[in-house]
Amino acid sequence: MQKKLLIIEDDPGLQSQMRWCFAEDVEVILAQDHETAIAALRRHEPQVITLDLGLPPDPGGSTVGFQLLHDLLQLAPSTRIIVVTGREERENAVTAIANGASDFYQKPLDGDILAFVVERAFRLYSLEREHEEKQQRHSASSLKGIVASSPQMLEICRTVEKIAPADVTTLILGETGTGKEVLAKAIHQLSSRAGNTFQAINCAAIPENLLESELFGYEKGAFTGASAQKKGKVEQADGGTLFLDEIGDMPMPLQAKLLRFLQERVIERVGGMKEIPVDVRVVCATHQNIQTLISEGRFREDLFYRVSEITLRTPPLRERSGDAVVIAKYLLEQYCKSMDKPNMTLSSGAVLAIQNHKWPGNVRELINKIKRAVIMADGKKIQASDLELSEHEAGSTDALNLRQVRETAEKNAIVHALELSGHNMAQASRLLGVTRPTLYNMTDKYNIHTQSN
Ligand SMILES: Nc1ncnc2c1ncn2[C@@H]1O[C@H](COP(=O)(O)OP(=O)(O)OP(=O)(O)O)[C@@H](O)[C@H]1O
Repeated sequence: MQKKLLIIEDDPGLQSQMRWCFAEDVEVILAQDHETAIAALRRHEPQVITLDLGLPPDPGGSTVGFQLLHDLLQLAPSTRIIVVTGREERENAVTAIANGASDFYQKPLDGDILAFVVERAFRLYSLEREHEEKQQRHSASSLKGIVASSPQMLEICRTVEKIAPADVTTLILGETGTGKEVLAKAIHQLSSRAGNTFQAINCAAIPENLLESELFGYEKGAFTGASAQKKGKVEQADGGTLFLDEIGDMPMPLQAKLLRFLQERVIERVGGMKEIPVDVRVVCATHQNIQTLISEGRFREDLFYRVSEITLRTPPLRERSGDAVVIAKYLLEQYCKSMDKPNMTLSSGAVLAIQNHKWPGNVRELINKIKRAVIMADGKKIQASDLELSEHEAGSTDALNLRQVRETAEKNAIVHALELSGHNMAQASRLLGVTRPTLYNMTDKYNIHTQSN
């Protein structure tokens, strides 16, 4: 990584003295006031900045310097900022550190010491990045079958780790393909039942008249064709975990039977007379809105409270920041191995397309696309077209229009800057690098609420 140092100093003499203090591998960029400093930060993204607090129009004071310190950190919080103060400004140095500066240096200039302080800042910067990367790698989910780096999913994984050892009935809600079944399996694997069986049944996939016997089993002669006794899924799961997928599709009469089982922990096979005790942990899932089903009279409220001792909500892939790309890379590695096509990577266009796509089919859709791409790609680099995605897909079908894309981006940036600055127009305009009148024009144009309108 090219080391970049931004020197913010309004005294031209000091500026030129400072620029020659550093080793050859450091690219030095100069700025002399608030505006040029923000512009240089945006353009060069330096890792380290030296900031003279006395800047125009207040070269004798420190107000502009402190404001700039604040704005720089808002824009680039991980940048290491060394505040340069006069000999008598010890208090300013302390305040600057309290406000986020990472170090300070007192004038008069001593080239060797300044070079040392700056070098140390570069070293700390890279150590911090290394640490962050490691953290990210470590924070990736440790649950089997779940790849995740988003805070939302990592939180769910932590909850799963907590609830797995307790025998609570769990309801997992979420769109199709978001990983509800993988989470149910993880709950089972982390529980004391892991050595026993995990049985899954999809209530939506089995015809209504067969579901009862599938779940609870039947005795010989219970109905035409019942030539021998058969255990149902509940009994098969004895000692282990029963996963009831799409529980929202369970017919009402069966819901009553399931409720009875959950309350009394005994079943009766179809055509059977005796009660059979069964020890299972039940995990349920549905992609449907249970509250709506309850209000429409299609799901029993008492059963809902029974099955939802703990409720987990798996967010759709489009709402999990960064997960789609992380999972895509993981899947790519898997399919490269299994299809014997080593070392394939995603092009930057493909990454962009994955980030921008809405993923209505969630992880299952992603799996299909990556599988296809590994088969279809001509070279080692997978392009957006191999995934049947468009790089330009910006989440909405009409976002190909450049003006619209620009306007949306402008609008988002303005709203963000206003939020960051607590709706202070002067500060927001500085963050955005525009004048205050321009910002007023833009908030009018986009109908953005400010404190004054
Ligand atoms: N975080 C993840 N990392 C890796 N693979 C995942 C992840 N989440 C889901 N998958 C995979 O995606 C596929 C769909 O997951 P799963 O069947 O658990 O979803 P679901 O929510 O139960 O779907 P449905 O509602 O359609 O039954 C599976 O092949 C699963 O292994």
